[in-house]
Amino acid sequence: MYRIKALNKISPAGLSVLDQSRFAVSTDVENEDGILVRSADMHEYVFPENLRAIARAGAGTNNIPIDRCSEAGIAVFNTPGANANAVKELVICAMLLASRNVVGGAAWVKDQAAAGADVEKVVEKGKSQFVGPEIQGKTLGVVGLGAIGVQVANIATKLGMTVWGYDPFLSVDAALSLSRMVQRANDLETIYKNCDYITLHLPLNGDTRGMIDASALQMMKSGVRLINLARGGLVHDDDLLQALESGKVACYVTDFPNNKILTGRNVVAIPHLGASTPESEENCAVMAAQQLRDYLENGNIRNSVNLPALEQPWSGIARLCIIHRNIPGAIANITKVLSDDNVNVENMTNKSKKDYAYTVVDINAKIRDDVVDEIRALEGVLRVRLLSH
Ligand SMILES: NC(=O)C1=CN([C@@H]2O[C@H](COP(=O)(O)OP(=O)(O)OC[C@H]3O[C@@H](n4cnc5c(N)ncnc54)[C@H](O)[C@@H]3O)[C@@H](O)[C@H]2O)C=CC1
Ligand SMILES: O=C(O)C(=O)COP(=O)(O)O
Repeated sequence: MYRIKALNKISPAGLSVLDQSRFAVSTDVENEDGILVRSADMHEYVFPENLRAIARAGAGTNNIPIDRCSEAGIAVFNTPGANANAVKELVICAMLLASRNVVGGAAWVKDQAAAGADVEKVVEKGKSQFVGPEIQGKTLGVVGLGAIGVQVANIATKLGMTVWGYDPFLSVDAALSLSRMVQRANDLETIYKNCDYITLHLPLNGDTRGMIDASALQMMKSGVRLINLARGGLVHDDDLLQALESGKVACYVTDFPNNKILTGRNVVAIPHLGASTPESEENCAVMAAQQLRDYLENGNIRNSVNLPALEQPWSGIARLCIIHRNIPGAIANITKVLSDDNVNVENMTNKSKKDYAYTVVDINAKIRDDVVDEIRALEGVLRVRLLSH
């Protein structure tokens, strides 16, 4: 029985992937084998000895200490694209909110009623203060052309916008999905200087933290509308507050508000609702649970952010799953231990990703615990699991 801890509310459709006869899922299980998580901050999380995998039902993994997981031999998964449509739809909404002052206008109407005014009469007089431009004919800059950015860029062309996209690591899949109407920018400067609307769709990491700072803002068009449904940390709050105050930024729509940025003028704050649709919550939960199940039961890896993809059909009675450093001699050392003990390898696959590698070895005989321990003790080996079929 595998013990799975859910650190956030996970859609029941995902939990049903984990058959109750083989998986015990709860919020308070101890020494869990696997974790299902959404945005809970795991940076201070103490890993129990048994923990083998963390599945993030969503895209961003900046809430998970990836390096610490890799060193502990814990696989981290996410669900690429599973919530992209939900975010795309909210970005369209955000562009309109950034333009038409619906938020300010709606609050004003309620205030009028609360103050005893005849709302039907006052709206026609008062509405002129909420005038805002149309998005058709304007220029949109999309920073990050991944699962979400591509969808946003494509639909914006259909709304009559001129669209620039920037992504220095554009994947082949993303390039193939991108509309030909989207112009590729070779640098951020092109986006900043040309766009009336800028929307961020890239991960928060050491390279991107605080990228929207005074120098970036200074390059932007006066009156630019900025949309951030990616992560709050991409923006330098103090610099943005100044740009909002001066009017350089006409509106900032963010899915990641904090107390400081809320003090700014023309900030529209959404409580991290990008992926909060039943469809997206279900997609992400099902995908995360399937990946977690396949890893725990079969050692297969799909959509891991720290380990290589590897899927091997079973061809023996037992399977060794070895996470190790990507160093010369690692595979030879493993096969030597096995051959010294007369263990015949039925099938073996090795894949690497940056500093880490993963080797799956199928064998057709029982293997002694001390042989498994010998592999565990090899240089660079971080985790060994023995699965049986
Ligand atoms: N508000 C919400 O609820 C949600 C927010 N997100 C956020 O949106 C981000 C993007 O999500 P997806 O599109 O699904 O991820 P993705 O991984 O498919 O796309 C991210 C893209 O950013 C690009 N990129 C990386 N560094 C870059 C840089 N320095 N400059 C420009 N592009 C860069 C990558 O090459 C990739 O194409 C996530 O990392 C997450 O932080 C994602 C889903 C929901
Ligand atoms: O997938 C992401 O990166 C998100 O930000 C969605 O977060 P959530 O699962 O809604 O807490």
